[in-house]
Amino acid sequence: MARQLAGRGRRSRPAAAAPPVLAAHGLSAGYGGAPVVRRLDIQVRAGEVVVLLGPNGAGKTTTLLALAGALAPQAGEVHWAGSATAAPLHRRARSGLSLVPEDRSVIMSLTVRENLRVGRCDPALALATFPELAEHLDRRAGLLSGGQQQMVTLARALARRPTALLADELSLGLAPQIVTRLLTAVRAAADEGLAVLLVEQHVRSALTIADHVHVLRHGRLAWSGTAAEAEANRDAVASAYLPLA
Ligand SMILES: Nc1ncnc2c1ncn2[C@@H]1O[C@H](COP(=O)(O)OP(=O)(O)OP(=O)(O)O)[C@@H](O)[C@H]1O
Repeated sequence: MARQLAGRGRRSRPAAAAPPVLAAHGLSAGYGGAPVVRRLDIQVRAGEVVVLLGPNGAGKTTTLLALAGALAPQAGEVHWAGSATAAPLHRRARSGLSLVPEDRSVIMSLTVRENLRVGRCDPALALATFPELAEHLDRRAGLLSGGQQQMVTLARALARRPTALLADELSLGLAPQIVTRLLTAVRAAADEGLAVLLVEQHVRSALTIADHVHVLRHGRLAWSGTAAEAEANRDAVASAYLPLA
């Protein structure tokens, strides 16, 4: 799969000078006063896919939540659309930030069409991303496969035409073919100008769509570089996953 995706005419890279849409500067965040992640510097620009990798418990979700405004920073700053912000998630969402949390947020008892409408999403826009959902529009979401449910979740997030998409383990528990489908849709949206920050466990798949990669280990950035550098330094990236001594 890696070859398939990588071989599909890679996009032109965003200009390095473009200001980040979303950035963490010296960001520390955690729960109950104790930091889980410390002094992180992460930037996401329009048209760019930034992937956050790391072992279980490294603090990837915590980072995503702090960047989204769902968790207040303990130190440092988050910049959104060019300014430092302490706005909560719902306000950032109104100004173009879309968060796809780890648990698929479909309502199982509603149909796909109803799920899209609850998310204020025009079904036609969702079908433009995932035409394969057309035959399921009037089925209850609970009857769909996990991959189809994740398509509904992602279609709903993308159809709001966000400026930035923050997604937590889109591929969790899904078959490789579906993972490819979802990540291809994310890459296509980035190529249209979306700024993307992905937390991913599927390292190989994630690298095929990434521009930049950060590896978190024990709450700190253990490795950062371009996707090409990550491919060329697999040992350094992999060592961040080794158990702590
Ligand atoms: N709501 C919470 N309250 C207290 N501690 C939490 C909370 N959520 C997460 N933690 C702790 O913070 C640490 C980092 O968790 P986090 O979910 O950010 O890591 P992760 O890298 O996303 O891991 P995983 O890949 O397992 O989801 C863990 O030790 C976790 O137990």
